[in-house]
Amino acid sequence: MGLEGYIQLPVIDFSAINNQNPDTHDYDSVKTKVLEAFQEYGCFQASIVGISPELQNSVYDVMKQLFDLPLETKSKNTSTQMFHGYFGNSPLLPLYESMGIDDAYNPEHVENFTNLMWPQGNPQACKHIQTYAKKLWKFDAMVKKMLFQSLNLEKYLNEQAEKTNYVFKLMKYRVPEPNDSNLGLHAHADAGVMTILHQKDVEGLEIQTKYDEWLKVKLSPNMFIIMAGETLNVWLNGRLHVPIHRVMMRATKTRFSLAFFQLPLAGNIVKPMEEMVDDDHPLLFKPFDYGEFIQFYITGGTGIQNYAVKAYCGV
Ligand SMILES: O=C(O)CCC(=O)C(=O)O
Ligand SMILES: [Fe+2]
Repeated sequence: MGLEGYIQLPVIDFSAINNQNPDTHDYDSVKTKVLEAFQEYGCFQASIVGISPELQNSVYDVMKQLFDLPLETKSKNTSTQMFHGYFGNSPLLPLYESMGIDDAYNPEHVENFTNLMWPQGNPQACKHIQTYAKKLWKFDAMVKKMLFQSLNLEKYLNEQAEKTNYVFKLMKYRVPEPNDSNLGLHAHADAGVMTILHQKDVEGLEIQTKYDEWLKVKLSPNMFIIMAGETLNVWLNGRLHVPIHRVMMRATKTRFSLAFFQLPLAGNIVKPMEEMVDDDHPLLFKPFDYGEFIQFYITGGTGIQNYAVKAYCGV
């Protein structure tokens, strides 16, 4: 029995897996659980080997320092890609603020970011983010490999990695004032491939079930939420569930969270893999360019839809 108002997400234990030797019973059993969780819930929870409670604390301490920097400094976090740089003071999302580091698995990118935020240097902050992002990146690759193997799509692994990139987002939600709504982040499905999310001290993430009920995700400091995005579901021609989620600030404490997104690069065509289309699984999505989709999205095209990608390219 779950707690009232909370979603019971599948928890997958990766600790027994030896990534070097995928021919083991443990590996196969975890692989099956990953596929089932994505099909049924579109997400699951897991702890990540190498991300210790100490590392969690250090990274969240860095985040607190970061968001306390002057707006002028934070605004230096820019990106060529829409929504990847500093975002804040939006009348539509007044509680929300975020910063992003593109391809943060690359230690140099993290160093450039921390040098921009702390021109006098902050080697500790840099090291913590570098270590954390690298672990997330490796974990992301392992999960994707398992999913593709379970569907006999392993041959696409390299290709999909080349056509995508990552953004590591650090997020802050302030406590609503009496006249504010407590909506932290509007309901949406992640448009990209896959997201690894983490919330630490303050709850707020809520997931809509297939039966349209909004349920909270319980805080679990060492657990990450691994979520399918719409692009992954286009590749797999609708084989997965993609969860609609939002953030509600019901607490009286500032909330910090982290997300590691994998996204298609603009200029590449996203379309269902041919093995995923047959008589039993008719084509559900038309090919599209992710860059063009984002342009359409920000100009209001599908902005209000929960499933923005599906609204854009669904058959
Ligand atoms: O802050 C969170 O927990 C969720 C963030 C999220 O859903 C997103 O950035 O897409
Ligand atoms: Fe999201």
